[in-house]
Amino acid sequence: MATLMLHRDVLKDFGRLPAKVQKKVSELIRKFQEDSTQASIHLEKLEQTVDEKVRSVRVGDDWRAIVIAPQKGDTFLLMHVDHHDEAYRWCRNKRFEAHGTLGVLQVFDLQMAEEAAERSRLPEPAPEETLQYPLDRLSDDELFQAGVPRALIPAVRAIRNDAAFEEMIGYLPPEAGQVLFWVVAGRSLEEALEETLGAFDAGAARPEGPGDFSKLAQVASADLVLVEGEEELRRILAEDIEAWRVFLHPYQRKLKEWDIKGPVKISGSAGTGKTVVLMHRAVHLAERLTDDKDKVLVTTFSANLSVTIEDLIRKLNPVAAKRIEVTNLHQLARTICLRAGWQGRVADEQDLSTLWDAVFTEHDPATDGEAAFDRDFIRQEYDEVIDAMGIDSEEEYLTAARTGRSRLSRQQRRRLWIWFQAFNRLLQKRGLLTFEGTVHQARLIVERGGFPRYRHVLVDELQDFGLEGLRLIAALSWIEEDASNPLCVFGDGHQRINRQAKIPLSRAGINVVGRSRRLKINYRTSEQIRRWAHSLLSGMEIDDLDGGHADTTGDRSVFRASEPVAVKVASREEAGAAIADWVKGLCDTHQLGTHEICVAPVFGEVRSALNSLGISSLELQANKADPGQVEPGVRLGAMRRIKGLEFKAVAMVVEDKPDDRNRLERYVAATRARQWLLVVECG
Ligand SMILES: Nc1ncnc2c1ncn2[C@@H]1O[C@H](COP(=O)(O)OP(=O)(O)OP(=O)(O)O)[C@@H](O)[C@H]1O
Repeated sequence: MATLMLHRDVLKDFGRLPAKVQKKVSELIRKFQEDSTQASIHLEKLEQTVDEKVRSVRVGDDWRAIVIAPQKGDTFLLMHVDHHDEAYRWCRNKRFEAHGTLGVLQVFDLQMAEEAAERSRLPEPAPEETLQYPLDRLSDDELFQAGVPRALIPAVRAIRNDAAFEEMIGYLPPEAGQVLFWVVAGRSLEEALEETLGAFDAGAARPEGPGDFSKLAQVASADLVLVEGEEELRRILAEDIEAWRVFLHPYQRKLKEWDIKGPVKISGSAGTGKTVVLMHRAVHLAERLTDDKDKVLVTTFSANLSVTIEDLIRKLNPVAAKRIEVTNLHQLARTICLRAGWQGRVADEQDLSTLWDAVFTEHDPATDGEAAFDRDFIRQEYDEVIDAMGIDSEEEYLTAARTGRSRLSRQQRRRLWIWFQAFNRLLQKRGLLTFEGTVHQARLIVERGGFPRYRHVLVDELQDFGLEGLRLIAALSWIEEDASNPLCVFGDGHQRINRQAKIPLSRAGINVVGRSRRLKINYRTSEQIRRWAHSLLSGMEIDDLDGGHADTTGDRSVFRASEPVAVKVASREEAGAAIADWVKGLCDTHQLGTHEICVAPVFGEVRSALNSLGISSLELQANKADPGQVEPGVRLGAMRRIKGLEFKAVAMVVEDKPDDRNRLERYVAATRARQWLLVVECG
């Protein structure tokens, strides 16, 4: 029986087709599932295409579906649906081939690639020594293994410098571009393949020739999906389904299915699909649970993100979702404490200030001898050392490693302990716990066996977890027992905006040595915005969440857009006016919905300026998901609040010279933008 695989663009654009055409396309898919040889399908061979496998099917008076017929096997590919002329133009010069070693489908335009090579040819041959380019190290066979279709090898051979490589990369199949990027960066072919595709091996799924598509369904494909049965087809076509739910990059799929003993760490800059992999992996693991009592835990730092993840996992697989508990760290800790009988509550800022005032009234630091401590210093020491590290006793404090804090003698620590002890007593008396205190108590409860562990634990936003948070997730997972897939943590040191201390996983007993991977393909942000955002952090030491440095070699975005725009203004009023004009331009020219635009941080001046142009705005709320399309209005939010969200366009107002924390916040805000970024420097 013939099968038909669908290209992601067909699914993506399906909703935009006229209803009649949608119906015909659905019928076509159904007919294929019944029998591809049915006379009613009418696969017309096109004469003027460079690839003789291209066929066209009538799906309306002026509408055609482009189908690629196999030369071997009976898997057909539905690649494109368009008006007659556009559809023919789309396929005329393209070739469609299954790659011999990677097993993936590649689509490329030989003529355009050759023209690109021609355009970037050097006007005059350079001296012999400068003619060397890193790609020259690869033989033709190695270029092919790197993913370059044989027909494109001469065009790749013509690359002599980085500019020509950048020019060519847009014409190469994406996996070839990704692998070659690493070779150009100085890596061996094996390393490049490992880093980009995860030592991808199509194994038994290798096609018997470029026209054999029968194995495509067995390899991880970022572009094709085999729809099994009409029900699934209806489900996929009925919803405006997001691409990530169906299509994973081969490397993402590898990480989703990575079966390994011991904890693992997956890092990646903003927008590289960490949360997507986390959700797929959680579902994958939940689907394989054998014991009815077992559960999967997904936890994040911010409450908003956990709400979003819970919702998306339910959409991804409603059955598996029942076995997955999604919560944020704070909520998780509270639940554990409450179930263990705790009846107090978490102290808010007001409580904390009142208690400290009481402690300082009792024992005024200003009267505490010559080297009096500052009140702010005492509070900070408590927050960043005692509370953050879960220190319960003076002995522990005297020997604690206070990373990043100024030196204190043993004697000084003894004196400080008096205030800390008094503060802890007051907290206890009032039945209060600090946020970190809840996490600490929860950890102790789990370690004492007072709360059951989870078969699999997955953690997002790991960079924001403190030592006690890390210890809690370690205690909740089976990392000691040599279990399979006990703990998988995801994070990004570039986005550490909630705490400054960089705490290596190893300090909480989580050993990920040899089990760390990094995602590099950015799906959210254009290459221009990605680069601009990274330039904000230049010179800063960004960690890899386990005591090393984050390495961003090979990071790339899957698409390009316009450069970010920077403007300087003298006041907030002017900033508001500039932003309102920009928003109006985007809505008028690019038909953006106002909910697709975000401005950070929140300024009354921006709101008024938008208002005066008749544009509504909506302030984003903590612990509440963005309502999306149903509630129009330009989103307004603090830079830290928009973490975890994404918009087509973002405007940022920057005022003062930033410290390191501001720079990280700005990085987070800028990387929420997909296509348009406006930076308004004010003052
Ligand atoms: N395979 C894929 N195909 C299409 N889109 C994808 C794919 N993987 C991820 N994306 C999209 O890329 C964007 C970023 O993904 P995600 O939020 O998972 O990244 P992240 O690394 O967790 O980002 P951040 O750390 O900035 O929050 C999302 O819009 C997601 O839908």
